[in-house]
Amino acid sequence: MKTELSLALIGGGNMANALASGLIGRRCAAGNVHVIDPGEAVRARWDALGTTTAAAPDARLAECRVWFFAVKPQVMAEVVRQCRPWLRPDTLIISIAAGIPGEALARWLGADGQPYARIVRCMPNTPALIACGMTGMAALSGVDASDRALAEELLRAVGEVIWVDDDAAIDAVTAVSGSGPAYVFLFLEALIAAGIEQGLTPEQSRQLALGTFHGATQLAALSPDSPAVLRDRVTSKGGTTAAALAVFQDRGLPDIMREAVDAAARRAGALAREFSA
Ligand SMILES: NC(=O)C1=CN([C@@H]2O[C@H](COP(=O)(O)OP(=O)(O)OC[C@H]3O[C@@H](n4cnc5c(N)ncnc54)[C@H](OP(=O)(O)O)[C@@H]3O)[C@@H](O)[C@H]2O)C=CC1
Ligand SMILES: O=C(O)[C@@H]1CCC=N1
Repeated sequence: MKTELSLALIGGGNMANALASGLIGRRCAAGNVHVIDPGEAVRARWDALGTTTAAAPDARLAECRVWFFAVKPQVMAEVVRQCRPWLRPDTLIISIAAGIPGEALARWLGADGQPYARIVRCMPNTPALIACGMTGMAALSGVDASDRALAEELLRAVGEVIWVDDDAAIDAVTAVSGSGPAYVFLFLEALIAAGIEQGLTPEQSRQLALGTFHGATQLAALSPDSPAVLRDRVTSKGGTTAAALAVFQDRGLPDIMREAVDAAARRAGALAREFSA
């Protein structure tokens, strides 16, 4: 087990917690993880895991090879600037803040008009908490092959990873897979409620809906056929599925999905304009 990597988690909330659950004890010893978070109760939870903690950026950052920024977009500029004094030439920056472009981070961390480009911007999602995350990643120009491999290895500890060529594509990743678990949960809530209306108990409906999602997504992942072909195989002519799908089509489900994903991507752009000047 390679545990010598030193990692700073800047922001110790949900997503930092998800990442740490995959890394501590496997890739980093808890004592090599430094967590910066203003919340006393949050820090107490990390202290109990054996990490070091601080309420604000401090000199321990200089000992950390990787800085993982996991604060809200609204506070990123301020927090990045507070951390900057401890940046070393080989520090690898990984940011998961929605909307904040890599270029803005490079500017905030730069010196003498020279941007700092050893930055990977990525977008994980909450299933990372159970090591079933899906992360999209984009690297700035200062990221060499070994940094790229390191960033990928860290995010792979909590699930699957894909790379996109362009930092701007992370907004689309955010709209599909970053926010995506919430779409799935909404669909699940609605399916469970509909099952209860049909006379199932809440537990029966929950089990049926969850099992169906699990089975259908596994089938879609493992099958060589497209989701459209798989859908067709469920749909007997004149049968029950056709009756349900006609309602989804009439109510414009594909348009609803397109508009929802577009709204999320536009919100990412707006966050960039609001918080990365
Ligand atoms: N939740 C999700 O599904 C996903 C979120 N993201 C991104 O991850 C980032 C973090 O989200 P999430 O983990 O959900 O948020 P959380 O609110 O759970 O975690 C953020 C943590 O940062 C702390 N914090 C606030 N100010 C500072 C500061 N100055 N220095 C250090 N820490 C600070 C917060 O404390 P306090 O609460 O006291 O303010 C909080 O504990 C966001 O940028 C979000 O866009 C990315 C992918 C998925
Ligand atoms: O809602 C948000 O802004 C964050 C980013 C992706 C998921 N949660």
